[in-house]
Amino acid sequence: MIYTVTLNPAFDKTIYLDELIKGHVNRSVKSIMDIGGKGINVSKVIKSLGGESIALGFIGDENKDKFIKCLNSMGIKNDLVFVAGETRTNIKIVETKANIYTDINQRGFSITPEDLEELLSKLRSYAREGDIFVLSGSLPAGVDNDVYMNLINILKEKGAIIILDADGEALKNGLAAKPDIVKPNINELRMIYEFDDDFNSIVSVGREIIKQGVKKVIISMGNKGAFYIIEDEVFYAKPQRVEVKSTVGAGDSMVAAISFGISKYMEDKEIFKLAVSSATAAIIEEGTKAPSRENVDELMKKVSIERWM
Ligand SMILES: Nc1ncnc2c1ncn2[C@@H]1O[C@H](COP(=O)(O)OP(=O)(O)OP(=O)(O)O)[C@@H](O)[C@H]1O
Ligand SMILES: O=P(O)(O)OC[C@@]1(O)O[C@H](CO)[C@@H](O)[C@@H]1O
Repeated sequence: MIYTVTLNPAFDKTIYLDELIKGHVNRSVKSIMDIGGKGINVSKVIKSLGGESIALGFIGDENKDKFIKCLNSMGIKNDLVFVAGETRTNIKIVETKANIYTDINQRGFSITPEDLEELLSKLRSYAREGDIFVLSGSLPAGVDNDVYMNLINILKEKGAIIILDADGEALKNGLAAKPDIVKPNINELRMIYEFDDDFNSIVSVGREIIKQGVKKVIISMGNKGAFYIIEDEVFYAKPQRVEVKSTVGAGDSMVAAISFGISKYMEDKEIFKLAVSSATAAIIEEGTKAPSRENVDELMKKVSIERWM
């Protein structure tokens, strides 16, 4: 089974306007509301791809009904820990004239030690050898930034496969526990490592992470494509040209495809193709919508993957 763990879920409000003028009243052209947060998005995309997952993590007591109703209507199994307060609403601004995408993410609710213990005991009881756990997103208040390290240690003891998608100290500490797979974007990588802008320097950082004991590293680079780095092979995917409607959740779609591909015992190159096609299919959807399987399959026919080394 694939489990996604979202410690800080969100409602995503995507606001489309021609241009954002700071310090003025701006009128939106339209706005869209989706349920999100990185792990929740991963569950949404796994469902679109034809897979199953169980969404774990926290959810704010005050507005949980709407959130869980959406998950249920999408057919996504969930077992979230209810915590005091509201699940945050993150604002995504799309300026359509210049194709500028701006995120304003809130901090979110606060977690008590009891909340965390409740989540840990769920993880302990679910995890079985060979299960895939996706740990992703920012940390809510009240959670130490070594939380992913602790979760990885618990899950590894159970023999689970762990995919980590985090940033800052949470990623740095998480890496120390050697998850099986990590998917940093270029900015997340820069928070931890110093490197030049050229592709070889980026690949060197990925290889350094592999040397530290991580099995697969996917570095996503937005409109510059992505690298898939494993022990003795590196693949590069060119970005696919599409009409971009929202880039939010592109990385989550990659993570979803990777976990789905592993659960179906797909070959690495095929997994990477699916990951890039899923990400591209996500950016042609408005808001934080999961890509359709039909679009993913169409893009799979055209995706260009080359061996980098
Ligand atoms: N503008 C774009 N044009 C073409 N492909 C894109 C574009 N933006 C993203 N992609 C595809 O999506 C992949 C993931 O994008 P990105 O690196 O922005 O992920 P991310 O920052 O983790 O996203 P998020 O945190 O919103 O989920 C890229 O590697 C690329 O394949
Ligand atoms: O604040 P975090 O947890 O880093 O990111 C949260 C978030 O930006 O990630 C998803 C896209 O990847 C969105 O659905 C959500 O709003």
